[in-house]
Amino acid sequence: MSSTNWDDLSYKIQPWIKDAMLSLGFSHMTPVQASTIPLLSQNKDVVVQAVTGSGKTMAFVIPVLEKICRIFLDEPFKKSHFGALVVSPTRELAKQIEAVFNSVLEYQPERSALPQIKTQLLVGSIQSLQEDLYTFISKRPQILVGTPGRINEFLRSSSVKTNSCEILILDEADKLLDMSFLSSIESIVRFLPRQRRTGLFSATVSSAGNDIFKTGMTNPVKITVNSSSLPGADSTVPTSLGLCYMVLQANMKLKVLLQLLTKYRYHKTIVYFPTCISVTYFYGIFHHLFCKMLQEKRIDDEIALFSLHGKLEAKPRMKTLSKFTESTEEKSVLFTTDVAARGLDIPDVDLVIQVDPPTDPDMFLHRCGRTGRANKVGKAVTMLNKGREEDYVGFMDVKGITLEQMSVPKIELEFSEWYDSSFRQWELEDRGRYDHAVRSYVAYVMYYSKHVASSIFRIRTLDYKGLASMYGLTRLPKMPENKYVEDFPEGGFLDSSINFDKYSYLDKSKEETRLYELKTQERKKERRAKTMKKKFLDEKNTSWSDKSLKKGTKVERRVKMKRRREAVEIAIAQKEEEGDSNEAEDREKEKDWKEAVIESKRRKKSKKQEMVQGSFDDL
Ligand SMILES: Nc1ncnc2c1ncn2[C@@H]1O[C@H](COP(=O)(O)OP(=O)(O)OP(=O)(O)O)[C@@H](O)[C@H]1O
Repeated sequence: MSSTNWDDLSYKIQPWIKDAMLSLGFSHMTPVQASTIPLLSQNKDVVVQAVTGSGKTMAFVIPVLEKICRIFLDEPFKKSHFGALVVSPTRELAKQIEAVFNSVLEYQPERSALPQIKTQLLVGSIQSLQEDLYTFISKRPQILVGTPGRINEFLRSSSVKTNSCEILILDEADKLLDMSFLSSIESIVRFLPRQRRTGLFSATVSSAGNDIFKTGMTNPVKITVNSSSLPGADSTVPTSLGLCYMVLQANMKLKVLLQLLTKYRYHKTIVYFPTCISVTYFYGIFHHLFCKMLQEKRIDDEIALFSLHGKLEAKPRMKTLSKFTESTEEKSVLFTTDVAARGLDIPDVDLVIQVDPPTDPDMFLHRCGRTGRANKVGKAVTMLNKGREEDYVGFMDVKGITLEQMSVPKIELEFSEWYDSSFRQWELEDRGRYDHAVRSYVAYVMYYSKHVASSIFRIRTLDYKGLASMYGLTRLPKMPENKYVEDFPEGGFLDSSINFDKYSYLDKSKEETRLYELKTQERKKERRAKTMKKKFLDEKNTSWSDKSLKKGTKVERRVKMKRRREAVEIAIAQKEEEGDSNEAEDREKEKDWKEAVIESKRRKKSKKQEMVQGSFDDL
């Protein structure tokens, strides 16, 4: 970051804000602050795109504070009114932004002519809407920071007056303007007065395209701050951030990850996994492996491991993040998803590892940008599956992001075998872990199918067998995508090292259910086998006699009919002999005879049906 003195600003900021910056150790402005603060403070709408970790937060915090101070100079805020609204896509980021405001507000002189400026956090699941409204009325904050859902509910309340709001900030604006949040943002914008300033901030704001105008901005100034233009430097990547990739087979990924986390020097690492369920699954196994390695003295120091994902409740999520941020262990590792990709400013993160690239290419920069912030050195490693995924390097290059190839660390045979047996042993301790692995595997396949760059990440060419082995599966789960598996093994079995009949759950009630179901299935199998055997024997013994019986009755019937016909013919002949026969009578008689035969057949048939019906009722 280049250095512009706070006094060199064309717009003069409040002296106490300048003092606060100096006290926070920010002797100079970052480029994005130098270009944004004067414009946004002087009634310009701005769209700011600057590399990750370049100080965008302070670039809007200062103008917001400036605005509130100026309103205060005119007249105090009326009850139920506020002056600024800052929206962020995640609770963690909203909390972080509020903390940045408060870090500056700590320096607001108590005895100044202006009342104390206050902030309020508005995010779901921390406290109820009623509690938020109560806090708002009693605390009377001028700056509201929160997530779209809760802000929307909050602004709808009649206890909140929006007509004094002079500035709206959308941090991570491209995310807020995508499909998942757009309708909430449009609704928030409708609550606010038209005469206000709007600022959009992100490292990838250009992805929002024309949607930026849905925020009601008029004639915004676009500010783009790239990294320094050193030869070979990527404009969209901070110069202090090294981006690299390694190409490997899917079943090697976790071994390599373990090697990186245990053998390499780093202080804090963030590891990105594709789905929430894979975070919890791999957290389980890595926690076990780290402990085992420490016990067996394979590593010298404890590694603090944390897991964070979107399916966790809000409070534990916030707690985990603070614990990781504040962790003073020699090595700390956070396993997470894209929920911790945008905006989070965790000091001392020096390594980011992506076990898989994100489905959205924009997210790549946000994930990597959790390290190499504010001119600190950082490294981001992305693992790519051997084959088609290697094209991702060229794809990112077109987007102006250059990735350096890194050789895959050598895995010693002894370490590889230790890993395999430790993983299998851990997995076999509880069948619940295998179920977890199956769900994670299936979720991964779903995730893979959502890649934006679908020509690179092709569901048809995924290494299903390697992936299954990475997740510790010995059998491919039944799913439609199995049609893409080359040489699909009999029954999906990759190997027979797990005896599923004896594979038990640690959870007692689950195990009881499993045993009960196993017994029921066995009984069913036995019963089915018995029935089949009986049927076979019955058919063997009775079918011949049945057939001959049926044949017998048929012959009998034929004989009877023949006899009847003969009797009728004899009767006709007798009549003819008697001389009182005529042609019409003959025909009539022939008709009678035919009807008699049909009637007799019908009677027999209905009798037979009655018999069949009767036989069912008897069962
Ligand atoms: N003027 C400054 N001088 C030195 N450091 C600064 C200055 N302003 C901000 N910083 C520090 O830079 C780091 C990154 O700032 P910030 O979180 O605002 O980055 P960002 O541009 O919003 O990144 P992202 O795109 O990832 O959200 C923070 O630790 C912050 O304290």
